[in-house]
Amino acid sequence: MTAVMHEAGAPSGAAPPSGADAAIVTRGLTKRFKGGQVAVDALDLTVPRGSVFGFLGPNGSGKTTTIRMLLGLVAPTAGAHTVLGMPPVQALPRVGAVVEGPAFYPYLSGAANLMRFDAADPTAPRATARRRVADALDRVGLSGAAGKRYRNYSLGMRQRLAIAAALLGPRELLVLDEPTNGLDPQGTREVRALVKEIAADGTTVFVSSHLLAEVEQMCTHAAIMRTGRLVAQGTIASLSAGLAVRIQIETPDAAGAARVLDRLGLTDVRDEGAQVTAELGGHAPERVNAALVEDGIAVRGLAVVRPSLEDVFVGLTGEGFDVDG
Ligand SMILES: Nc1ncnc2c1ncn2[C@@H]1O[C@H](COP(=O)(O)OP(=O)(O)OP(=O)(O)O)[C@@H](O)[C@H]1O
Repeated sequence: MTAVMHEAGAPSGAAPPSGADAAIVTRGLTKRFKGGQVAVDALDLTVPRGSVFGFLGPNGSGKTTTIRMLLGLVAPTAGAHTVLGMPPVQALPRVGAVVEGPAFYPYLSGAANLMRFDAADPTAPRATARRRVADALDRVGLSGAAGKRYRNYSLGMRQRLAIAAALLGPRELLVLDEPTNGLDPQGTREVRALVKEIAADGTTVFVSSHLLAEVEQMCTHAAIMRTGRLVAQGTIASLSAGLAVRIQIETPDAAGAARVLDRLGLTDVRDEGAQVTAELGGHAPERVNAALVEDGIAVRGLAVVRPSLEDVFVGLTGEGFDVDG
């Protein structure tokens, strides 16, 4: 899949979405709240089946509102969408979601909480409840803590239990809204690893995040949102494919190094004091290093820096990726 860049103000069709091979397709999906605020503006999203799809955007960019529309929790103002190639209502039994963490009872065990949670679902077959709860606990790595009270769970375990609650039935799609928000580093690692494991089993995972690095680490694909509009979507690699790879040289002789890079024909050479950077273009980094050494430039460090999703965001919007707003 190639990256699709969206120009601000580009028209967006609201034709009924097709794409049976996609886990989610939205066309012109829009939510305008009372008072006139457009939270999601003509969103055209295609989430391939089997992907770990990072829905990335600063706080307030419309991620939660989109997820709530996808799950039928809030009605769109305009546009259409399909889930697993069918109308969302039909697909929902095959979709697990953690949007606002379920309220668990602190004094009950993880297993007892899941039994109660399952009992509240009228579509869940009673006869298989115990087995499904055991399977879900196993899937999130909580079998060993099944009998432990929820209040004694770590933050990571609590979030894994919430994900287990979303996996009590057979799911083709798992939707997670900011699953690492508020977690400690250990819990964050646990949840990121779990997302990858669930995806490895064949479930498509649609996960929102305001953390660029998290999406880069965890996801195969991403869509980037900014103030309700889609900025770009595609595989992680394709999103940054158009941006330049740079070479970064740490040296006490930045001016000398910059001269060598210029002479070699590297472009956009920047003398940043303790380091010099330039677009690598077709140059081999080892040749650049050899040329610097031949000229007597002391090279303390040399790195090839690939563009990050942050560079993609800055390149497309001209703004920094501000996680606070
Ligand atoms: N019920 C509502 N009524 C009015 N405005 C709302 C409502 N829900 C969300 N908004 C506004 O819509 C915009 C998008 O919010 P949304 O929660 O979807 O963003 P988000 O990217 O999920 O951010 P966050 O991670 O902070 O939740 C925000 O400006 C928010 O204030």
